[in-house]
Amino acid sequence: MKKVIVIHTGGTISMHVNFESGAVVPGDSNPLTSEIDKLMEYADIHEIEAFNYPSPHMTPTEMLTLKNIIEQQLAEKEVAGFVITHGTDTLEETAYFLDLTIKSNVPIILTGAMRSSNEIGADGVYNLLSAVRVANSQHAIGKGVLVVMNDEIHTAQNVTKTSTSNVSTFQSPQYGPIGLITKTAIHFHHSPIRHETYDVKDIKKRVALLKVYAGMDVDLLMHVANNKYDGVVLEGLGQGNVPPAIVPGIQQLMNQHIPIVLVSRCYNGIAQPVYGYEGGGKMLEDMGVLFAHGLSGQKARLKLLIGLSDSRMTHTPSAIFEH
Ligand SMILES: NC(=O)C[C@H](N)C(=O)O
Repeated sequence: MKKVIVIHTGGTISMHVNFESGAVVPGDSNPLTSEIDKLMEYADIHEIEAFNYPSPHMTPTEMLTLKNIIEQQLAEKEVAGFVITHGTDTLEETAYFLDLTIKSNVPIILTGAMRSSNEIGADGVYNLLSAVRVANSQHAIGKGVLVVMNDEIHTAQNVTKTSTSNVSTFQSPQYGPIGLITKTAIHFHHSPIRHETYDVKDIKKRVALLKVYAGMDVDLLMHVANNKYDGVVLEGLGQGNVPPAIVPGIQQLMNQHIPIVLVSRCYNGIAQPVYGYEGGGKMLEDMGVLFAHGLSGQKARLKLLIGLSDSRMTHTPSAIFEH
């Protein structure tokens, strides 16, 4: 039977509800571990307890540790695929981090749960089973890092958490899932067309993400300029525009050679340099602001961080966002 390595990192999928306080909390032991026997008929499963963190506690440092664990396992033994159990709040960021940093074709699947292990309708074990089946599927090879929840398969690049509590929270706005899971089969109906990776050994850079809003002042951008950030992503308005009041801050960052990437706070469509008015995307492009081809704010931030952290140091900020 093919070997699938399940790496636990924490999240609601590994938590339980304390019925006295009503709070969902992590416990001393992972409730998933006692369920693994049920999944053994699908694959030869080996478990690694990497962390037991709620996912808001995850940082790029833990993401890098996960990348190193996966690469070490690949170097040591033959593995059909990996499943990472993860909290849903930052799951899409860990997925995209691994997608941008791991070169292997072996399936790497992230999954989680919206209801903890002892709640009615708990979705964790079911999602874990689905993820193991996808990790073991021939058709998942070479598709990059994937997210499996609620019978759907999404790419790391496009997936995002869309609901605070619904079990169908993970969606890929504008693109949709690339596959579906039924009782008997794994169906892929799309394939990602390119997979770029960077060579990252450590993460020392700092990249900020700021959401733009009507009436925004320049002081937040000045703070970024004065506090040694290595880059900024602005989640701009509409097609990619900002209020005129923050343009001097953008100019200040440009003068300090701090790259700025502009995405849209709309979750459909792609930010592009269209408008020529003060603060419009065309003016921003002429000032040197980069565009991220439809990535969300949090994904563009990770891409800039990872691109700037490439140990070969061959990527200029504009080369990182070429595609
Ligand atoms: N459903 C979840 O996993 C949410 C939880 N707060 C986490 O991300 O760890």
